[in-house]
Amino acid sequence: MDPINEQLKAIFNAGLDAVKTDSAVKRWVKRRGNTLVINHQTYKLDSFKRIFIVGAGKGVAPMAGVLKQILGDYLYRGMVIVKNGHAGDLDAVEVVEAGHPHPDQAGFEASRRLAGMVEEATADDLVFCLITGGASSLLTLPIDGITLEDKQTVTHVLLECGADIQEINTIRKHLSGIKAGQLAKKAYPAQVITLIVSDVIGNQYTDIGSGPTAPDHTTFQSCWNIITSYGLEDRLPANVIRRIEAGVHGRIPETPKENDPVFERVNNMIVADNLLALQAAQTKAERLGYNTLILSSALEGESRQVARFLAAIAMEVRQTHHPIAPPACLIIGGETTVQVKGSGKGGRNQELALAMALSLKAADNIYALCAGSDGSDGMTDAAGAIIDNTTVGQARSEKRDPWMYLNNNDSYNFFKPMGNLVITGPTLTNVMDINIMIIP
Ligand SMILES: Nc1ncnc2c1ncn2[C@@H]1O[C@H](COP(=O)(O)OP(=O)(O)O)[C@@H](O)[C@H]1O
Ligand SMILES: O=C(O)[C@@H](CO)OP(=O)(O)O
Ligand SMILES: [Mg+2]
Repeated sequence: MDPINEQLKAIFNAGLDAVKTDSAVKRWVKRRGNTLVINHQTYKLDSFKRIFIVGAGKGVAPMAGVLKQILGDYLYRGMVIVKNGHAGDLDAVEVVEAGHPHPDQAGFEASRRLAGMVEEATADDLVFCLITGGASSLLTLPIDGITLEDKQTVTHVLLECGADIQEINTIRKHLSGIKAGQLAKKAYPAQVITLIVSDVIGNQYTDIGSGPTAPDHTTFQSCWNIITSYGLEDRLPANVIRRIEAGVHGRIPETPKENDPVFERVNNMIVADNLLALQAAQTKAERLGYNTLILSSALEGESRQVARFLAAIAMEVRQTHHPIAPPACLIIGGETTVQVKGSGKGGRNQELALAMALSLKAADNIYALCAGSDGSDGMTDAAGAIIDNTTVGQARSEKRDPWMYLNNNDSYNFFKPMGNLVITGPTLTNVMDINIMIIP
């Protein structure tokens, strides 16, 4: 493997190491004797009758493990829901595996039990809530009139239509009995401390995992606007359309908003995010001798359009040494989207890498790695892919047309035979995607 590809992977892994969810909890939750110090606030452990740990998301098992160690015998009970294959072995905190990105029966049953545990909490209790990306699918508690099948259809349609995560979650929040601050409602009036690993641009509590303990800024009207803007009126189940229309006409109560009393004793905080990963990646790149720039942690847009923009920046560095001179490393984080029209296999990062390879000129001597920090890009076992300015030429010499793969959303099968996939396995963290370009 080209040594620069090894450097790309080392820079990516340095970013991942900085956002390990267990280290995030260790950074934010300090125990001093029988007092916890969290985000400059102190909590006397003996002032609570019972302490619970609940949560959901791809990376919450390691968070629960660290919190359990910190709390020791003060922990009363716990239950977290993680994506299949993302569990840890924790006694005293039950770890249940469930479906992601598509909700399933296991998640439904676990969410019902988790909700029941939280409803037990009283004003004398403390509930820790651990949230990372993936929680929207894993915490699934359809609200009256909506079935699990309805939610499965909604998820499938929304994921494929090109809607971004805020739009997807706006609708999922309004079909749920636990999202959008409703877990806080179930816990009220207990003290709630929510530790969040952000995988959404803007780090808004309500966007991450559909904000189970955060006030919801979206409304039924926002849902209807999204449905019409993507032309989904005939693709979503009748139950869903009926509920949204009833909500728009005020016949159904809205989700809990800012100033709702249920949030009086809730303390939400972001303990790791994309920028933290990018900063660690930058340090690694600088140590490898590159002039390094972080261009953004808020990249969004359709993967193939974003790819052309990123390729253009890399080519500018190559040709005119702007915005930085080679040997250069550019680092960009965020979350692109893909409107899936083909029947192929892939993910937004693999699609971005393929589209970027097609935008590079053969003489450019530019390398790039595009990968998801959670280790799973789309419904594939790859986190992403690595490319350079020879990737397209190599495929064509093997009589494989890159455009055919791109137009069929089949980026995984384009890269697999070339050995260009980035395989990490579940990373147990999730701070969106990381793109690294090296211009030697
Ligand atoms: N064949 C494909 N090619 C490119 N992108 C795809 C393909 N299939 C699904 N996707 C994209 O992958 C997204 C889900 O990927 P995933 O990595 O599970 O998201 P997340 O990590 O944010 O939970 C979908 O929103 C969809 O846009
Ligand atoms: O659970 C969710 O709502 C989203 C965003 O946090 O995570 P993911 O995109 O990984 O499903
Ligand atoms: Mg992913």
